[in-house]
Order: sequence, then structure tokens, then C-alpha cells
Amino acid sequence: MTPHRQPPAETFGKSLEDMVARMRPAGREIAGIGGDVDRRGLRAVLRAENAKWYPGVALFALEISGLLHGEAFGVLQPDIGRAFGIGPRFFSVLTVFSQVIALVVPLGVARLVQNRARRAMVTLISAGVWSVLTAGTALTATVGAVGAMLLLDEATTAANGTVGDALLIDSYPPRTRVRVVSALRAGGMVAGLGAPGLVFVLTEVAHLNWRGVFLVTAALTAVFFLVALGLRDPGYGRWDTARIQQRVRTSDGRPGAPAVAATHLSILEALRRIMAIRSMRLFLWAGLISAIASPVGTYLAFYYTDRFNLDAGARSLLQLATGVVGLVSLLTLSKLGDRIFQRSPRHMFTISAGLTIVGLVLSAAQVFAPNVTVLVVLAAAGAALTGLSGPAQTVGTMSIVPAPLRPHVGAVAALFSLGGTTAGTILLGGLTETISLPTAVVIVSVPSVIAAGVTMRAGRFVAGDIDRTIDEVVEATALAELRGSGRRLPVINCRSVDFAYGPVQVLFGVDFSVDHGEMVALLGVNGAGKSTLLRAISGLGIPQSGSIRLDGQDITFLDAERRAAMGISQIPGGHAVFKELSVVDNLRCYGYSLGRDRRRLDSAIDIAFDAFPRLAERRNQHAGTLSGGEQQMLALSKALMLRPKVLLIDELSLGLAPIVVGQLLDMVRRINRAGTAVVLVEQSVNVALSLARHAYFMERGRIRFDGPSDELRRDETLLRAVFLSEVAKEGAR
Ligand SMILES: Nc1ncnc2c1ncn2[C@@H]1O[C@H](COP(=O)(O)OP(=O)(O)OP(=O)(O)O)[C@@H](O)[C@H]1O
Repeated sequence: MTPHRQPPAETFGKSLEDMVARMRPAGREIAGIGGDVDRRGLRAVLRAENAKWYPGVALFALEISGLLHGEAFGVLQPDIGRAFGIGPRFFSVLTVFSQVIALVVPLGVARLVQNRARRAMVTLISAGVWSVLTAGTALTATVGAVGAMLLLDEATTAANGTVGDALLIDSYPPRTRVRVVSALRAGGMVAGLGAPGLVFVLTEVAHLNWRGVFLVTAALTAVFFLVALGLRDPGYGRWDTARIQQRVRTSDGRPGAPAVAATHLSILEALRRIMAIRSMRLFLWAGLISAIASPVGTYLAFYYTDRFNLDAGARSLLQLATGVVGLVSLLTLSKLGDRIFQRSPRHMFTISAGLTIVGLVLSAAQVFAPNVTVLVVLAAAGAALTGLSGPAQTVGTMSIVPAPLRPHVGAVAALFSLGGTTAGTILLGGLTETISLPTAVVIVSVPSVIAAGVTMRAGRFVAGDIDRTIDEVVEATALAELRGSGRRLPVINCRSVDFAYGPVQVLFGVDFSVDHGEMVALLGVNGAGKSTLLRAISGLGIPQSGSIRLDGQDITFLDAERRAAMGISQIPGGHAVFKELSVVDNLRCYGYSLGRDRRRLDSAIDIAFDAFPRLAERRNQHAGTLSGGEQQMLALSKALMLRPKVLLIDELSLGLAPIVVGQLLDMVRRINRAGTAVVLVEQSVNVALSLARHAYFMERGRIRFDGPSDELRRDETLLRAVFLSEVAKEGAR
């Protein structure tokens, strides 16, 4: 017998959506947008929030450490080459490996830290390895060892880069983040200016050979490593996610609910989740487009060296002037950045991208500078304005992803910007062969202006995307609360699902739930979106927004294969069998998720043959040559074999004789009685309503009815619509 729904499960999805909507304003305020604009200074906010300076200081120490050893490796490469008799070819082969490492390591590290917050450990191990590597390089005697060290260095640098921003963001409250990120970037700029100076002093003033420089650098990186040694991972979403969870728990006066179990995503699933964020997609494309111009700096340095006859000293001064102006502008304007972000993330991106465009124009104008003074002014002003968008972008991108996926963002961004840099190197190389450098610089600056425009557009969606992360946290916590209070969660719960095929949206805010062991009818006119909803549940399609949960666990972005293993089976209308395969091979394919246990598979196949002797008689016949009814029996065998938690059936009875339909429905009842919840999409209203106590009615991608089947049976207006579409379908056949 179909179990009774627990009140108010009939509107479970709806009530959850109401709860999520109710908590959204509080969630926004916690996430640092909305509410009264916080005008306090950084120190005052950190004191009031009891946030410590140390994580920032430690991360700064690690940044200096990274810069120092990176600079030593970069500058001294030719000397190492000479010492071992290796030429540029050796290093260019290494570069290829380095690029592979730069792409692969971040993804692996992001996955590694997704399950447990161990980002501080990753960053400290990286820094420790740097010290050892730098010292090891000084003492090494073989070419192979040099190569291995350079590659290991690349891997640890990539690992550190993956977790750095996420660690910083999670260490500070949202209302201080633009300032904190800006301060760290400014510190990095200082170190960036100081590192070459140090290498210069060690080689030119102290006259150390490359081994000596590496030893001194190793000692310094070790000191910075020790400074950072107390760094601990603050935990995912320490200042946002955790606080929202806390707020949800206390909102109904039941503190101390069990922890919310997160769904761990594979790398591909995590990428899918990230790419589902509209503003993130735009940010990533903007990153790729703007990276096209990244080789410009090198060309410019050559250009103004020739044009104004600048020597190394003058070039360093130019760099120093640019750095100092950039630093001052970052530090003075970052407070404003925090305020604007709080008022409206969209404005923050409009302003920062607007300033970037002005900065780009000034930077490109360098090539027309009549003298060195104008060159310095243009370079400094350009760099200062374009530099402002960095922290805005970091805070924006980190705020729109769920906290455990923040390290993945760095990994994906690296992928995109590498594509842009490669394209830019090829493009600029080609352009400078055929046209003058000033024209080439102006041409290559155009993509950066376009990228700023794309960023501006991305900013429009940031607030909405932050809402989605808040909603997910509220929902997960609310469900954990409910479970903690003894309530059994629905086996399937869809909340506010939007789905589109390309630009055409077909589902709009669908709330849909199915209890354990329940049979539910999903009805509606043709094209209402019933099959699409089933596809979203089984993982054949990914919704643009909203969530899908199996037994409380978020499965919105999981692979279909994983969902099948978790207990969701689907019998798609019209093409449920592999027509080219024999009956028994079809059953073997269905049994894929049972694993490698041959005996288990064989006994599952026997169960199917016992239930449908007609299939047993035709075990070696091609499934495509079975009758329509036999094909549906074969399809239903999947549920008999796998005993899923939920069976999604799309149009079981379509085009079949009543007697065959009767047999199939008997089997559906049997499967349901054995504990499998069934969602029945049926063209025959009578069939569906006679089987299911609970019914949903869809129209144009929206749920129009959610309640007892008897009530729907009495709703003539809705049923007439289905009936008419049924007639139309029959007519079309
Ligand atoms: N792969 C696809 N690409 C583009 N549009 C699609 C795709 N599949 C379905 N659609 C469109 O999505 C809308 C919903 O289709 P869906 O099959 O989910 O409806 P349905 O309620 O199951 O209809 P029916 O009862 O006729 O099967 C329809 O307008 C359909 O044309």
C-alpha cells in the first residue's frame, strides 16, 4: 500500500522554498551585502569581530617566500644552465611539463581539500618544500636533479596558488575582504619590487655565485616559513557559511542541530557546479580574454628601453614608480571597495571595470609618450587603475561559490588564463613581425577592454549568484534540522528548479517532492516539462538554478551514473532499451551499477526472468525486435534488478494494448510495494490517478497542482487540458 504522506509533506518543497526565502535577507547581510553600510576602519571591524591579524601576516610571509624563491629560480636559470652545460632547450622542455603541472595540480589539490579543510597544511607544506628545494638546488650536482627540483617547485607553487585566496577569504569577515585582499596584493607588490633587488645585491654587490644566492634565499624562505608556521585552516565559510548555518539553527529556537553533511563532488562535478554560476562563467571568459594582453609588458619593456635609451637602473625606477602609485591607490581605495560591495556588488564591478578601461587606455597610450616623464605618468596611472579590479574580482568570485569549492575557482581560472596567455603570445609575436609595436600594443589592448566590459556584465549577476549559495546553505541546514527532529525527509526533493535547453527555459521554479515508498503521478499537457523534470532528477540534465536532493543529500550537480548508484533509476519514454543488444545483454547493462560481483548480477537477472517469463523465452533476441509491451517489460526489469530508492517512469503505457498495460502496472505496483518510490509520468490520466494517491500537475514548466489525486480528479479545468492534449497525441500517431 502506498504510505501516507507526513503532513505537511504535500507542500514540502514549497515550505522549504518559503523558509529559504525568509532567511535570504539575513543570509545576505552575513555574506556582506545589504544592511547598514559599515563605515568602520579595518582595525575596528576586526576587533569587533574578534578576527585576528595573524592569518593575513602568515599568508603575507608565505607570499614573500614564494616571490623570493621564484625570483631566484627565474633570474639564475642561465647560470644554472652554464654550470651544467644545459641550454634553453632543456628549460623550454621543462616549461611544457610546467604548464601541464600548472593545469593538473590545482585541480587535484582543490579536490583534496574539498572534503576536509586542510588548506593551511597544503600551503605550509608548499612553503617548506620551497626552502628545502632552494637549498637543494644550491647543493645539487646533476642535471636530472635540477630538472626534478624545478618541476617540484612548479607543483608546490601551483598547490599554494590554489588554496591561497580561499584561505584568505575564509580568514576574514565579508565586510573587510576587499581591504584584506588589497593589503595582501599591496604587500606582494612591495615584495615583488624587493625580490629582484635582493637577488641583484647578492650577485652584484656581495658577489655570490648562483649556489650562494640559492643558499641565502633558502635561509630567508625558511625564516618566512617559520613565521607562517602557526597558520591554521579557519574552516570552510568560517565567516559566512558557518554563520548562516548558525542563524538557521537558532531561528526556530532549536540550537545544536546535527552538522550538515556536504556532498563531495568529483572534479568534473565541481567544475559543473562552478560553470553553472552565470557570473562565474563571465568572469572566467573575461580572465581568458584579458590574459591575451599579458605578454604586452615584456614587449613594452623592450620598446621603451630602445626608444628612450633606458638602462637597467632607469627601468627599475620606472617599475618602482608604477608599483608605489599602484600600492597607494590599492590601499586608499580598498575601504571604498568594501563599502560599495556591501551596498551593491554590481556597482563594485561597474566601477572597477570602468576604472580598468580608463587604465587600459592610459597604459596603451604609453607607446605614444613623447618623453620619459609622460611615460612614467601614463604607466603609473594605468597600472594603478587596472590594479584595482584584482581584489574586487577575488572577493566577487570567492563569494559566489560554495565555500568548499573556493579552491576549485583558482584551478579553473588558471585553466582559462593559460588559454588567453598562450593565444596572446602567439598573437603578439605574429603582430610584431608585421606591424609596428605601438600599433600591436593598441590592438592587443582591445581584448582587455572587452574583458572589462564582460566583467561589468558579470557584476549584474553577482548578487543573485550569492543568493544561490546562501539558499543552498539555508536549505541544507534546515533539512538537517528536520532530520534531527525525527522527521523523515522526502526521498526526492526539488526546490525551485529552473531548467533551460540553451536559451529556452522550460522549467520555472519547480517545487516537487516524493516520499519514501510513495507512488506519485506527474501529469500535464504536452511540452509542460514532465520529462525534463525527470531528466533533471536522474542527472541527464543540470538545472540552471534550484536544488535537487535525494534523501536530503544534494545531488543537483552529480553525474547521472553516480545518481544511479545512489538509487535513482529512470525508464525514459520510448527509448528505454538498447535495441541493438540482446535481452540478456540489456539486463547485464542495467546491472552495471551492481558492481563486479558476477553471482549478484546473475541472480538479479534471474529475478527479472522470473517476473517476466516472456523475456526469459526471448533472452537472446535483439531488444529492438521485441514488441512494445515486451520492451517495456525489459525496461521495468531494471527496477526489479536494482531495487532503486526511486523509479522514474516516463510514459509506460504509450501505444500499448490495455491488457499489456494492466500487466505492466501490476509489476509497477509490485515494485512499489517492495519499497521503491515511483514517479509516474502518464498520458493516461485514469491509469495514473488510479495508481497514485498523490499527484502533480504541470503546465508550461510550472507546477499548477500539488495534492491528493482525488482532488485533481475533481478539477475539471486542469484535466480537460490533459485530455485534449492526449487526444491530440493519439491523433498525431
Ligand atoms: N533536448 C531538447 N532540446 C531543446 N528543447 C527541448 C529538448 N527536450 C525537450 N525540449 C522542449 O522542452 C519543453 C518540455 O519538454 P518535455 O519533453 O519535458 O515535456 P513533457 O511534459 O514531457 O511533454 P510530453 O508529454 O509531450 O512528452 C518542450 O517545449 C520541448 O520542446
